[in-house]
Amino acid sequence: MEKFDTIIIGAGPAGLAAAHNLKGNGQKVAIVENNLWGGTCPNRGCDPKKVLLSGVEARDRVAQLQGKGFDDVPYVNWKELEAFKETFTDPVSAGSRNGIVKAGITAVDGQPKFVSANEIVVNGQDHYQTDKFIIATGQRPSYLNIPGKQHLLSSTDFLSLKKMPEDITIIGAGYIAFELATIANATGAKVHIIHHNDHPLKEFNESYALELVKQLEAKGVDFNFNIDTQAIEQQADGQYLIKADNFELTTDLIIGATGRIANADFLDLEKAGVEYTRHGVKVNSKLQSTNENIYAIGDVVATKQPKLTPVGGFEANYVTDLLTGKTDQDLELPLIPTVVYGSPKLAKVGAQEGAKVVDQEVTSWFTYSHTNDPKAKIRIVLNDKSEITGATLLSNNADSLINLLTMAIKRQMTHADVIKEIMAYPTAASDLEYLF
Ligand SMILES: Cc1cc2nc3c(=O)[nH]c(=O)nc-3n(C[C@H](O)[C@H](O)[C@H](O)COP(=O)(O)OP(=O)(O)OC[C@H]3O[C@@H](n4cnc5c(N)ncnc54)[C@H](O)[C@@H]3O)c2cc1C
Ligand SMILES: NC(=O)c1ccc[n+]([C@@H]2O[C@H](COP(=O)([O-])OP(=O)(O)OC[C@H]3O[C@@H](n4cnc5c(N)ncnc54)[C@H](O)[C@@H]3O)[C@@H](O)[C@H]2O)c1
Repeated sequence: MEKFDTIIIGAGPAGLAAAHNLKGNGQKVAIVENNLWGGTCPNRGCDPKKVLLSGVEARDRVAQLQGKGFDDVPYVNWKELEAFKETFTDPVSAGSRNGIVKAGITAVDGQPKFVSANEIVVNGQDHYQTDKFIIATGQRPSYLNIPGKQHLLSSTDFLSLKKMPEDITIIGAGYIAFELATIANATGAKVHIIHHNDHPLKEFNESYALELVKQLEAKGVDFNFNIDTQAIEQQADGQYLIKADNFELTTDLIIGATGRIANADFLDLEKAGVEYTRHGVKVNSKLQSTNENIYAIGDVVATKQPKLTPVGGFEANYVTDLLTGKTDQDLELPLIPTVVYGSPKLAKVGAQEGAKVVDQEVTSWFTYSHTNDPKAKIRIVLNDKSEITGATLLSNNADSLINLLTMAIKRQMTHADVIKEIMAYPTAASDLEYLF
């Protein structure tokens, strides 16, 4: 039976980063994957979504300039856009696996199960031993447990739709719901969002989240709040009937976007003394599970940190440093900026309240008015020393500006420090001096 220094389970961004790092530090490493190598982000998450959104952004940009140099709103050819997306996704799995093999890491395909705290069996036949394990198996969509749940499709299905239906309903109002609604709306589909309460995007400042709702409503998205979906029925014509108290909606296709569940089951983790829930593997401040030789990183970790690709990568680097003796400190995550890729985009970082809050609509500023953007808002939080400690942005360029503000917060910059800098003009960054 082959023995390794570390075995990693799950070859997504977190697991792959850990494997390459540990190999680079001279370890004998194996990594096991039971599906597509590369994981969620490049195969069925961030990257394919961003390619589809690039089409939306191009269309929106022109749509905003109707009568200002452009006459027609371009039609999004879904089939071609999907084919373009596939040029990115198709090579991912083989490319990621080849990268692993080329690096001299053992690539194992199949379903692993723990036999003991230092041994797994893959596909019930091949046994592998190690001193340390890293669990990096991510999450999968969780479906509402209601009659007719078999009719629910997931974000993965949406990103590979061969044909965009005329009428599509998304249940949930988190990141995935807003992003998929934005894409479907731009293709001309009628989009409905059904949400069980009236707090969409609950991690964000409420007025900014509701402003994004308003902007999408203006583009034709139909929001239905305080609707607790109770059943889905397929009708004779193939359409679906969504039922709730005093509510019915007929639609062509339904996407469930009500959250994700950790891939911690199916591993027989009990045999290794590793505790987990549907939120993930329980870890301490060093990402050790209830078995100190078994670590967990990325989306599968049961902590409150946002489940994002750069977070998984950061944790992979941290655990590598722990396992190679470069640190013995607890994990300290840096500031984590997040973006909802809607139209416009909603972004946030850091503190949401503080000694002073500057909250300003900036739609009429040159940066936003020269592209005729429908709405742009900036909310900056400052502490009692006037240092920037947090921000929420709603605009078409919120994804770029949030990274700049993240750097400013990290460097404890005050407003005075920001205006001392020379920024390229005219840009969203050069505008910052007008804010205070
Ligand atoms: C639609 C969508 C859009 C997203 N957009 C963004 C975005 O814009 N920005 C961002 O930062 N994040 C985004 N995310 C989140 C991002 O994809 C995840 O945070 C990231 O992929 C997590 O990396 P990971 O390695 O922890 O897990 P994953 O990428 O999920 O990888 C886990 C791997 O483990 C494998 N696996 C699972 N179970 C087993 C098992 N039993 N045995 C062996 N292997 C197993 C899986 O097949 C997978 O390959 C998005 C997610 C989705 C679903
Ligand atoms: N741009 C990004 O960075 C990005 C994009 C997509 C996904 N992600 C990651 O993936 C994670 C999962 O995304 P998600 O959108 O599935 O989860 P989420 O937790 O962001 O949203 C789930 C939503 O479903 C709602 N919900 C729960 N039960 C419901 C019910 N019975 N009826 C109606 N609504 C219900 C919740 O209130 C919530 O609004 C995110 O939290 C994020 O970490 C990130």
